[in-house]
Amino acid sequence: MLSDDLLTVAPETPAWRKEAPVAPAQMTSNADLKAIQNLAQKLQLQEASGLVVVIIITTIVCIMFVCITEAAINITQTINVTCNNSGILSVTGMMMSIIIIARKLYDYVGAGKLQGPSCIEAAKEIAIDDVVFDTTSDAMPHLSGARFYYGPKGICEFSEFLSTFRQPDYTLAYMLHDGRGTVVIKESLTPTVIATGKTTDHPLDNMVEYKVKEGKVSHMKVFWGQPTLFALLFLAGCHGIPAETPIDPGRTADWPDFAVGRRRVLADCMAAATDCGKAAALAAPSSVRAFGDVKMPMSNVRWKEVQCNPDKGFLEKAITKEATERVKSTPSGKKEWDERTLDTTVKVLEEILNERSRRAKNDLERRLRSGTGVREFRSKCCGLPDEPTPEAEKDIAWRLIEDYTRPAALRDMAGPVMEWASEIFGNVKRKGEAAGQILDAESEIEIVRDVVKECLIRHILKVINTENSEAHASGSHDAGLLATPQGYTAGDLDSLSVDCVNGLMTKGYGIQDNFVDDRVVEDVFKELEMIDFEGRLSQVQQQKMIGYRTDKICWVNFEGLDREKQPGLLELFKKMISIPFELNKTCSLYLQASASFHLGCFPKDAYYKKHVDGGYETNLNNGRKVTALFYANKSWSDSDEGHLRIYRRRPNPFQLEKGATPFQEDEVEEDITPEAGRLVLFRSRDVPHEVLKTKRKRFAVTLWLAGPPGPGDQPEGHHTSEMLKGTRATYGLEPRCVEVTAQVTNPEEKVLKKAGVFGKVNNIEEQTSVLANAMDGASDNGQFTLIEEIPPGTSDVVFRFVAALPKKYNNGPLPNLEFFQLKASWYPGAVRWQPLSECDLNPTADGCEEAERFCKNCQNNLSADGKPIYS
Ligand SMILES: O=C(O)CCC(=O)C(=O)O
Ligand SMILES: [Fe+2]
Repeated sequence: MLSDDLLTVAPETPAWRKEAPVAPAQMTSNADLKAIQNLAQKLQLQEASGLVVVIIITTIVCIMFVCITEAAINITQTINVTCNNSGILSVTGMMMSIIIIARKLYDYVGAGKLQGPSCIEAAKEIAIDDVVFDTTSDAMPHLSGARFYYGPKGICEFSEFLSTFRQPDYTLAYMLHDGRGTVVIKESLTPTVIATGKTTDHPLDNMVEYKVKEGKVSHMKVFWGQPTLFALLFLAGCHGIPAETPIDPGRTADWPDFAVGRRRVLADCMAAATDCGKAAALAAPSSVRAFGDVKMPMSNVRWKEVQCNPDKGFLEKAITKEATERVKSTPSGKKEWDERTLDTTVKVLEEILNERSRRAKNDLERRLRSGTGVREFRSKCCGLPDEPTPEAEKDIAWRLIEDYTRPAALRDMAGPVMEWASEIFGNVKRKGEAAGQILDAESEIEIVRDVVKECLIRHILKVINTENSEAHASGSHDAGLLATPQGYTAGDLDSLSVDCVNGLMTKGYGIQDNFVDDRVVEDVFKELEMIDFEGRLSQVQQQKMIGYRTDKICWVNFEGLDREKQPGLLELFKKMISIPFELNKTCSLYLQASASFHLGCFPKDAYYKKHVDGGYETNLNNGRKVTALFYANKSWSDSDEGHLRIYRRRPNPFQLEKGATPFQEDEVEEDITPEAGRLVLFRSRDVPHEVLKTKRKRFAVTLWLAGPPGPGDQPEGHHTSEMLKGTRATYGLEPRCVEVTAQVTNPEEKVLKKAGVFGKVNNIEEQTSVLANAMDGASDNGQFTLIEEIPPGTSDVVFRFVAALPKKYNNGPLPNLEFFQLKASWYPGAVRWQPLSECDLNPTADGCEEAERFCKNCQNNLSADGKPIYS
């Protein structure tokens, strides 16, 4: 049985749903029950609680280990969720509520609750106060009911509009969600307009998209099936449309606005899904990131080295080589996890995350935050001790963690995590045995738990980071961790002066005085003094820094501040937090949001020798792109010294590549006094700087802004797609061009152009990724190249990418490459890499393919003799 939570059906169950789907769900190594029992018996376990699950988990890991070593299964392949009941069920828990919320609206309409004087109250129960219902359609401009409806009152008005036509055969064909708070509904009805008595002789299908927020409906958009026909039922007789206008039953322009990208496929596919594999893929939150995406796993991957083509932008110095061809086939022979094992595994994973006051979960949070630069883990440094996250501060990282540690998500992860754990555990055991150590049962369990914990944390981080980078790659605005200016309301986006921003973009640094009010400067100064007085600042202990810097520092994040005692820092932080948003807005610098501040205190005679805050080479690249420094040193004069000495901006790899002269010796550009209220921005990687010995104690508040490479990073003429061609990503490495042929299935009816390629490619010898050229620059799991065209159906596609190898390969043969989780992902327009054409954005616009099909004269749908025109 499929779950009704996921698919809510109308009275008449569609035929496809009647068929019980068959196919395995989570696939993994062959778990042999007897071996589990034997091992369970062998293991002596302590506490009662969690005992059974620990035995089972240990057993699963051990057995998977045996299986992996014996059967040499390629464990690096992801588990394929084909689909069966459990494949679908596994996501229902997580998303059930969204469906239920949208469903409630229908229940209310059905029960007549949205009529009469109590309508508004009822509407408030199901929708947020700012709800918008959009029933507009370009195809029916004259129909007054097709408009925007605002707020609960609007819902009642919409309900009134609904009562102007009868729809006795109304059928809710299905509901499905995208795993991100959007629900799509397909409905079917044969409307009869009461006023005109007109009806259609066949049912009309509409698609309705709902967005859910705060447990209520926040937005609704109707995509009308045959809108012109629908409008005619009302309008025959008005607007110059003859009363006897024949209703053309043959017209089939279904949901014209809905026909963009994935939405339509999603809907069609669901309705027609006779193979439930499709349904599971659609339902799984991890595989459906957003409407608009078409994800196509690749198989039968073959590759060969090809000559890099300088004309295409590939590096000229790349090596010409005879092609070598190898074929990799997908592994097979994995068996299904049974439901109970999966349940148990999920319980264990939950237990591991929560044991000892959520240590693993806290660890995960810390690593997520420090890895992304969003915020340091709730710092104890200069503020309050750790405490539960208050409601108001449940930020994106917090939400991600909650989402990815829910049972339903853990269920999706159970397979890969356990497989990975089993491999690691196998290695540990093998090493131990080679060294003559035999593990007793207790230690074995301890180790397994630790390994599973580590694998789980890493897996979650990987999933989150991949999703985040994919979001970057697709130009999506919900990238979350990027400081996306759209919709940013937490601060002003015009705090930076033109001079300061210009300086940053040209000379590599900019200065702005009076960044905050004098009152704030005064407070910040006092608060920093207090932090120092309380002994919260400490010298940097790193060995390599001895004699290099003598300042004292501490880190504090926004939440770490004491709101009562540190109002100045609070205000300053708020303003500085907006800087990446503003720079992204004005200069597209692709900076991430950060609220992790560095407080630096230079006591008398302290200094910090010349350095850069980041770099381009792998070992220097800490992701930092811009340094934002604020000084609060009252009445500073030149004679106090302690200047920030800025050296001339060094040419970066792109400028060098364009022929810039490499820097010989750094020249001093400017000595900046650390005056109260002064903000200095500079390019962390390009601008060497130092703090000259100070004669007076001086404070600085620093925010480092990290981020993936972006267009604003680079001098004129470069844009992100340049990375595809290996110029930037292979800096310091040897670029080699690889041509790949793989099989993909494009489920759409049209050719998909410029699909992104995602996945991981390893050099087997080095065990390292060769994809330094991940487009997001942040991971080796990002989009790394484009496929020009994927025709509908199953076909071989060919694409090229630049592998970045250590220089030691020096023209030698290409090492063996291993491809993991390769998939093509088409998203509308592949926005960042290829501009959207007008027709991509609006397929029904004049001159576009859809418009041709839709109607010949969109202006008024009438021919010269007043008859409606249909294509
Ligand atoms: O305090 C300053 O002016 C700059 C300090 C600095 O360069 C650093 O912390 O990296
Ligand atoms: Fe610095």
